[in-house]
Amino acid sequence: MNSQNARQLAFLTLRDIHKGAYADVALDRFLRASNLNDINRKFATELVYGSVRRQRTLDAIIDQLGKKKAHQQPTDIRTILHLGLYQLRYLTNIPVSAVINTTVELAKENKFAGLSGVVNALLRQYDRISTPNQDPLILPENLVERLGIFYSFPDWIIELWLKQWGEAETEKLCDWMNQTPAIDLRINPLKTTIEEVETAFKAADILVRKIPHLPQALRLMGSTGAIQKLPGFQEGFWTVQDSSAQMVTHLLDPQPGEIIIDACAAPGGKTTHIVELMQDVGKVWSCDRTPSRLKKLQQNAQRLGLKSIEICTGDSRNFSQFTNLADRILLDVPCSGLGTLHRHADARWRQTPENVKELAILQKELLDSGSKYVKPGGILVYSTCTLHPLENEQVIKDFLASHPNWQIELPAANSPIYSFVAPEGWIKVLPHREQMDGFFMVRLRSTAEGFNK
Ligand SMILES: C[S@@+](CC[C@H](N)C(=O)[O-])C[C@H]1O[C@@H](n2cnc3c(N)ncnc32)[C@H](O)[C@@H]1O
Repeated sequence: MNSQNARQLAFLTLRDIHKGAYADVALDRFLRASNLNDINRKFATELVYGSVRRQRTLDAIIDQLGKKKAHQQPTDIRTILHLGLYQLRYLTNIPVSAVINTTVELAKENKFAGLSGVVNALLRQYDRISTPNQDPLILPENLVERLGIFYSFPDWIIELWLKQWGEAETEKLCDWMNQTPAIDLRINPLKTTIEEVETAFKAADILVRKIPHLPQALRLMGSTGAIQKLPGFQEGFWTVQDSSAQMVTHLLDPQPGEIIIDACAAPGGKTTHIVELMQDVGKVWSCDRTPSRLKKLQQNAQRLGLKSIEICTGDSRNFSQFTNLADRILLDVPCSGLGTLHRHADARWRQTPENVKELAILQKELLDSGSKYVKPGGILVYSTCTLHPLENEQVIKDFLASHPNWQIELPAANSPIYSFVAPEGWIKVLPHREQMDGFFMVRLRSTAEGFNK
């Protein structure tokens, strides 16, 4: 198997993605069926995720240089051009002649011999007009379009971010979302210590580093191969979870012996963290409406050796049996995921402003019903992995306006995450500032005894 097989695999995967398949699902399917070696698997992954992420930029180049605009090209030729242009523009380690020859070859192998001349001409022209000081891509004057084309994002996301943070920060955020994501681990303190895990990784020649403020977090530095083969995985010594997701459970601050509801729990990243912090003493009701994802939660809990979890399948808006039951509830609600676009190459093209509005309605309903499941005086944490104010600040403001017995509560001053709290009392993690996934989280406490009844 050589790198041309990796390009062919990338082409077939992209073809499925353009027919509607999820990028990670399609890639996983093709990689499983292939016998590519590790280097070529990595190369195919880079080609697929890179071409999907950079789609708008690559189309703009085709629009600029092609006789036909990108959307007028035959779909497969457009995909092949994406692959070639992606390598020319973003990968520095492949000679130009190799990129052009292999891309032309790809067109011929896939029965487009007649159009291989078009591929050849467009790639050569791109190379001809590229100089170290001059980007061949001509950008429009309009700021939103300019950033959208240069960083390859839809205009509505650029507009949303410009409004919140201005031009310089939006550029940094876009740039961050185009990088390959880091992998963080959360050490299971019921089975091991962070030092023991560090030592095991060092012995396996894998570089890790601690994350400031987060007592259980280690970041893998560089690529590592299959996660399941890393030291300590099978033993349940750690779980993969981004640092910002770890912050959510520290904000909830569950205590041993308590009753906790995790209302949107699957696949269990936060449920398992809650149980670890409770030293596996007490009860966590892990609810979710997607049975297949709850199965993963059970597998994770089993691997980590955790016992205090009770599964509850269904719509968390309808669990009247939970009224006034919990000491604390976590609502890690479904969201548009704009804080984790670097992890899901196609998500920026799937989400829409209309979808965000629908999600905000569901989020408000989940928050409203979830608040009824907490004992008077109890705690609620609301969190999302998005950076959309309609799903974050606005949901909380509306909730507080209509629920006068709830108010924002800061974490304790000695909490690991205290320094992240914004003046408004919530935490909004900006990836390019904190080097973590984008997240929003806030802790609320009910004040009036009996008000929930
Ligand atoms: C952000 S994910 C939760 C991630 C999880 N907390 C973790 O840390 O692994 C949101 C979850 O909400 C679930 N969900 C969506 N609508 C729901 C509803 N009405 N009731 C219960 N669960 C719901 C989805 O199935 C999805 O698993």
